[in-house]
Amino acid sequence: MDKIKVTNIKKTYENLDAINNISLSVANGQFISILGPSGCGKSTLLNIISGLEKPTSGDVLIDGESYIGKSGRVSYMHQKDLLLPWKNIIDNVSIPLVLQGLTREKARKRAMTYLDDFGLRGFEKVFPGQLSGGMRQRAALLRTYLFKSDVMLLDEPFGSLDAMTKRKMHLWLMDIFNNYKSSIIFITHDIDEAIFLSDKVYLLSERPAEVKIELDVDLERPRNNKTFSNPKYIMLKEKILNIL
Ligand SMILES: Nc1ncnc2c1ncn2[C@@H]1O[C@H](COP(=O)(O)OP(=O)(O)OP(=O)(O)O)[C@@H](O)[C@H]1O
Repeated sequence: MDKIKVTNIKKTYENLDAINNISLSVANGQFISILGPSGCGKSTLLNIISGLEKPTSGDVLIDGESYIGKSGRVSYMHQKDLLLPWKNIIDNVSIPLVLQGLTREKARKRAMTYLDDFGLRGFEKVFPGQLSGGMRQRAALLRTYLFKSDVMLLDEPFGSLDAMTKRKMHLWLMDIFNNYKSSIIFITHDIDEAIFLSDKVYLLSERPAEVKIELDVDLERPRNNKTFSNPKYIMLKEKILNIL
């Protein structure tokens, strides 16, 4: 059975068609990317899958159960990181652990062990407004990760990061992915990022969004810098570029 199955999602705001008709599926432990132009309806789609917004029609099944309008099932990192401005970084990232029942002190301690990997060591007492955009994204990613749902929705998590940090985050994310076998839906504008990370890429049209093509990424894991020169990788990239 598919971990996530999205069928015939349509979303119309008062006088604007955001999503025309989208169906997609994510197998257990699969990493899929949704690649599409700016404003085509990608965030709306994730809001619907997360249960925060209701579609005009269509269904979202997770483990076979419908989650229309029901939030809380998945870990979701929004494009705008939504860190609480009045809490410092360590308290922001430990929120999911406190929600899971840990005391504030234990939650902080546990969260501290991830700070090196996320490039946040030394910034635990700092407030979100004092951090760079990239650091805020890393903190938001850590907080999402600590929700530890088996389904993660990531809305352009690396869009604001510099190329080197982005590369490190890709490798890190694949480690997490290999170790925890989460099922991930990842939104991006970046073709290389989509292919490099994913098992499957859905390319969306301009708004109202439709799936233009669904591509299986048959590249062995773990992936590394050599992946970029693999003929299969180059063919997939050309295929996407030709359809754009
Ligand atoms: N609550 C809303 N009411 C009316 N229109 C909305 C609402 N939310 C989104 N839209 C519109 O729906 C369209 C799709 O927005 P969405 O944020 O999903 O696009 P996106 O593909 O995520 O964009 P980007 O890549 O720039 O983040 C946009 O035209 C947006 O203005």
